[in-house]
Amino acid sequence: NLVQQLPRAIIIGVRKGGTRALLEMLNLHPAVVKASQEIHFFDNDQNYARGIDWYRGKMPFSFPHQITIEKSPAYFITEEVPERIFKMNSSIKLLIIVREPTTRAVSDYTQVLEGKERKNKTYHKFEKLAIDANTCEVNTKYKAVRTSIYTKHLERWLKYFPVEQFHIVDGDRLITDPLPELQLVERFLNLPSRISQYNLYFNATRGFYCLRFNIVFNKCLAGSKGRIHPEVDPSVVTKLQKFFHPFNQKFYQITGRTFNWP
Ligand SMILES: Nc1ncnc2c1ncn2[C@@H]1O[C@H](COP(=O)(O)OS(=O)(=O)O)[C@@H](OP(=O)(O)O)[C@H]1O
Repeated sequence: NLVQQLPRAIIIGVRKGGTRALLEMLNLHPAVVKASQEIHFFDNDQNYARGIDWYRGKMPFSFPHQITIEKSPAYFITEEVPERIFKMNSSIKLLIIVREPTTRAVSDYTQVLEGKERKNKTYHKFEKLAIDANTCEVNTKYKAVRTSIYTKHLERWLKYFPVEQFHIVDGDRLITDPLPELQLVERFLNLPSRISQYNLYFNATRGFYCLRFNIVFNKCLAGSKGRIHPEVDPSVVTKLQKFFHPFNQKFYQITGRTFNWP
């Protein structure tokens, strides 16, 4: 009686928030199965046109009592996605993992930079992209900046889903102390608490927590997770932090979850 089930929860973002770590860690729970790949069903028009049965066909086999989770961080920032997910399941649970917005922007930049370097291409410095040369203000057209304005994106989602259907995960704490964050998600998903300290061990070489499923099987995330960020001009960091501040306040207010971001 193994079946392919549509997800009952989706990690909709945020890109570089720790979406992979969150999915893999939730998969430690015996009642959670994960779609291994990012499916990009709701953000990619071509995939969306293939229909819901195509989407279901991408899901892993599971027992009826288990819940399927997928993660595609592009969902959070893509215009059409909230309506499309609503049409599939208006009571679906939505997980958003966030990090301090400036750190997230630099992480996003670092990923793109690495892609350019792999192709032997040069790329602008972060400072050049993040600050408008004419006005010396934050460049709100730069995607890595826009993605970090969490409240703007969330407000689009709230046209379809009530705030209770979202759970915000602290991506910075998932790095340093994952268990409490995972326990909050278990509760949000109405799952019994099953993930324990045994399942998570700090790997000093890796500099991150890794996963222990059982006595024989353990794993760390891929090397592409946890890149070294370039150093950013402190005045640019401050400018960005000041820029994000009011948006962060709004985000805390809407979600009821406060972070001590600058
Ligand atoms: N346990 C563990 N191991 C490795 N990495 C971890 C872990 N927990 C969280 N993270 C952080 O996850 C960041 C990548 O986020 P995402 O998986 O959302 O990136 S992506 O959008 O899917 O590309 C990645 O960001 P960077 O450090 O900036 O590379 C990690 O810091």
